[in-house]
Amino acid sequence: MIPQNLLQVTTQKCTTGCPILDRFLHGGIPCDSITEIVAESGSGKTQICLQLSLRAQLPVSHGGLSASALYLHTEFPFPFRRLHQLSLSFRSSNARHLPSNDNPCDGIYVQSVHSADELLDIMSKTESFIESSKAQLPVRLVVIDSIAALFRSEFDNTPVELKRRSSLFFKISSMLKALARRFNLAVLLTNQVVDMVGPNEGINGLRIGNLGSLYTSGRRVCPALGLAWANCVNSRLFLSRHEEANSEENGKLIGESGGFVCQQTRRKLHVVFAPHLPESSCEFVITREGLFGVEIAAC
Ligand SMILES: Nc1ncnc2c1ncn2[C@@H]1O[C@H](COP(=O)(O)OP(=O)(O)OP(=O)(O)O)[C@@H](O)[C@H]1O
Repeated sequence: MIPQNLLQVTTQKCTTGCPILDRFLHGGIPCDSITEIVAESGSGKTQICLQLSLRAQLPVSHGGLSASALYLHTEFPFPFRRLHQLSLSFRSSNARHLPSNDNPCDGIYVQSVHSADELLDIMSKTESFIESSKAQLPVRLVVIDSIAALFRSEFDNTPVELKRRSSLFFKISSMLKALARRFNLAVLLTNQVVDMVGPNEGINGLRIGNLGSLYTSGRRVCPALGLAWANCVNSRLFLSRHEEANSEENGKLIGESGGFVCQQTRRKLHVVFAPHLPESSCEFVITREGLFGVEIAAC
C-alpha cells in the first residue's frame, strides 16, 4: 500500500453533504489535521464552514462525526440567519439521522474572537471545554472564520513585528494541532487573499503547492499571511470565482451588440496542497441549501 492510501484508510473525514465534493475531497474534511480554505470575499468560505458545522452532527455511518462544532468567528456579525436557513434544509433532508426534536443550530457553539491573543486564550480553555461537554455530542470540529482578520491591522511591517506575528502563527498552529491530535478533531480555517502586483518572479513567483498562481475575478492573488502561515496548515484549498457574460434571449442585461447578456458566476474549488489529495479542481455552485459540486459532462 502506498503512503497516500494509508492516510486515507486511517483518517476519519467529515462529509460536506455533497457526494461530488466528498468524492473530490476523498471523503470530506479530515480529522487530526488543519484544513484551510482561502478565497476572496463572497466566494463561499463562510457558507462551507456553516455547512460542515451542521454535517458534523450526522452519524459516522452517514459521513458525519456524531459531534458538535465550535465555531470561532472573527468577522462580525455572525451570520445567524444563514445558519438558520441552512439548518432548515439540513434537518428536512436528514430527519431520519437526527434526534427528532433537536435544533441542529444547538450543536454549534459560536464564540466571537477579536484578537490573536484572545484566540490563544480561548484555545487554552478549549481542552477543558471539550472534556466537560462529553455528555452531549462531543466537539469534533473546530472552525476559525477567518484567521486573517485577526492579523489585519494589529501588526506593523517592521522586522520585529513580523517576527512577533510569525511566532503567534506557530503558537496558534501548534495548539490547534495538539487539540486536533488529542481529540481527533477536524480543524477548518478560512483565510483571505491579497492582490499580487508586479511581475511573476522573485518573491512574487514563489510557488507554494500545486498552483503557480491563483486567479479569481480576473486578478492574480495570493493567500494572506505569507509563507510562515502556509507552513502552519496541513491542507490548503482555494475557491475561485469568475463572472461570465452569456448572451441569452431572456437575460438581464443588454450586451454591446444589442442582444441580451446574462451574468453568471463560475466557481471552482482547487487543491493548492494536501497530503492526501492530488492537484485537481472541481466546479461548484452556491444555493440556499449550501455548496454543491457540479460535474462537467465530457464533450
Ligand atoms: N442563500 C443563498 N443562495 C444563493 N447563493 C448564496 C446564498 N447565500 C450566499 N450565497 C452566495 O454566497 C456568497 C457569499 O458567500 P460567503 O459569505 O460564504 O463568502 P465568504 O467567502 O465567506 O465571504 P467573506 O469573506 O466576505 O465573508 C455570495 O456571494 C452569494 O453569491
